[in-house]
Amino acid sequence: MFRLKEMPTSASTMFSAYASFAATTMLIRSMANELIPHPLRSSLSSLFHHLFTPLSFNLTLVIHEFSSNGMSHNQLYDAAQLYLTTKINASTQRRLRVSKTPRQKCLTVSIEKGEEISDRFDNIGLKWRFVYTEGQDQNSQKCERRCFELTFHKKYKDKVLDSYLPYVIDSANEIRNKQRVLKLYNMHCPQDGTNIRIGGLRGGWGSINLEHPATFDTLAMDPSMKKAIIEDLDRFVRRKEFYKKVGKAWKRGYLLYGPPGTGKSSLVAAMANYLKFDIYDLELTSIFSNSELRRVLLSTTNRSILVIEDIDCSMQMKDRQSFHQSQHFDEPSTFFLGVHQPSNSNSKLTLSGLLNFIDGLWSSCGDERIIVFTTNHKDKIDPALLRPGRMDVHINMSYCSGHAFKLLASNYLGLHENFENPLYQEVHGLIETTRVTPAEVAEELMKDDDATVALQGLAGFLKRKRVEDIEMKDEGVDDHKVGEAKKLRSNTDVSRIAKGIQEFQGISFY
Ligand SMILES: Nc1ncnc2c1ncn2[C@@H]1O[C@H](COP(=O)(O)OP(=O)(O)OP(=O)(O)O)[C@@H](O)[C@H]1O
Ligand SMILES: [Mg+2]
Repeated sequence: MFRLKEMPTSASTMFSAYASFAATTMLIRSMANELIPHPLRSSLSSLFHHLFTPLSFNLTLVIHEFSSNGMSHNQLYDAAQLYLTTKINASTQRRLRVSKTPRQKCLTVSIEKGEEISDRFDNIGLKWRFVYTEGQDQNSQKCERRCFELTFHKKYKDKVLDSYLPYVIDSANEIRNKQRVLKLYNMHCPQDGTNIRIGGLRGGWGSINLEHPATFDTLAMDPSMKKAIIEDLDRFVRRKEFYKKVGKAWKRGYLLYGPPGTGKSSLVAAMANYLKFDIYDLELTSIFSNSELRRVLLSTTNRSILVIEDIDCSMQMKDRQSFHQSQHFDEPSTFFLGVHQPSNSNSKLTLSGLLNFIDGLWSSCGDERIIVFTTNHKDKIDPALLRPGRMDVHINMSYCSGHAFKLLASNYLGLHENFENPLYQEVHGLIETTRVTPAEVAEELMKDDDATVALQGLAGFLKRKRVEDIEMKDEGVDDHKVGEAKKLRSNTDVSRIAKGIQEFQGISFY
């Protein structure tokens, strides 16, 4: 018989006692796992946690991935997920999740389950924890449940709810905007798995990623004109309240005109890249009825640029006969632009009518819309469109100036704008007096990697162009306009240009 005081307290006895205790615990745990259903188990575990945790001054907000009906995404969860990627601190995190989809340009780094992230807002210390559990859905299928737990001192509850969480949402929106892949929508994009088609099959938009590299930095144009356009865009996007106050649709119209290859389409892309707006390229010739036009316009999104290129060509449509004769026509007596036409009249599409139509639609359901018309022949378009109040800004994209040449030479050949070189100076002088487009100059500069060879090629091209110009003059082509353009181009005062002859490079506000 053992007597207690004689009981040996050797290491082996302690070890065997511990082993039997551990075995019993494991047995109880696995029996509990077998016998107690998962939801009940997690409720019991949180009850124990609650009973045995000392009273805390902290409050924890739980932000689930889905709203309580389990159907729609919780906007706050998505925002937190994005926001927290900016708060990851590699030195304090133990595990991070890294991923990349084929369409993403960069790696996405996010936190792993159980990881915590600390944040500070107005001197409030906050702790985020990513919680990830496995459970069962209504059909007893295994499912993952994810949520964020946000813990902070109870006394800051109102501040967190009223200021911090809205700040998280705003920050996430900003990040999303920066990462946004812009889209180019048009009516001819193929409809496949990678493209989105909205607005129905007929008259629907297909989209591809907008990967046009043009930016205001790469655009060769008068610097003061460029500055004026950027300032106009900035003013437009920050004037939400102004448009509301005056009761106008929050939209701005630009008319870009000039010869082919002067950068009209590049300017539209630069505007889209600058504002992070999608582009909708609308071809009027593919629209066959009033209702189709309405549907197509209604399926464009806010923060977008609607472009109608070569309006002088689209306007050949204005002479088209009533479309009700077409079998596609779905409104036999109601034609374009919301104007009811008797079925025997000619239905004429005018751009100012189209603008009215768009104004009407966007006043009720459009925000931050830009509409751009481009044309090579301003003189051929409906004078009603040129009247003040129709298009807000008229921009003349004209022939290449000396300044534009310097920018192109810097972009294409890496030459500094103060490059001291007789050939460079010669080309600069030739450009100032020759009618050549930025597209033509760019093409010549691309012909050789060697700057001297490329400049020599461009000089030769410009000399040939000048001869052509002189020949055209001899044939009676009026050179007065070219001379005026060159004179005005050397004038950097945009307002003077604006007030001057609008046919030459410049910008006018209406
Ligand atoms: N102002 C410019 N700055 C920089 N590059 C330009 C400029 N204008 C034209 N280019 C170059 O020429 C190419 C054609 O220009 P773009 O398509 O923008 O001209 P466009 O005025 O729209 O011509 P079109 O009237 O034929 O539509 C561009 O891809 C670009 O490389
Ligand atoms: Mg173009």
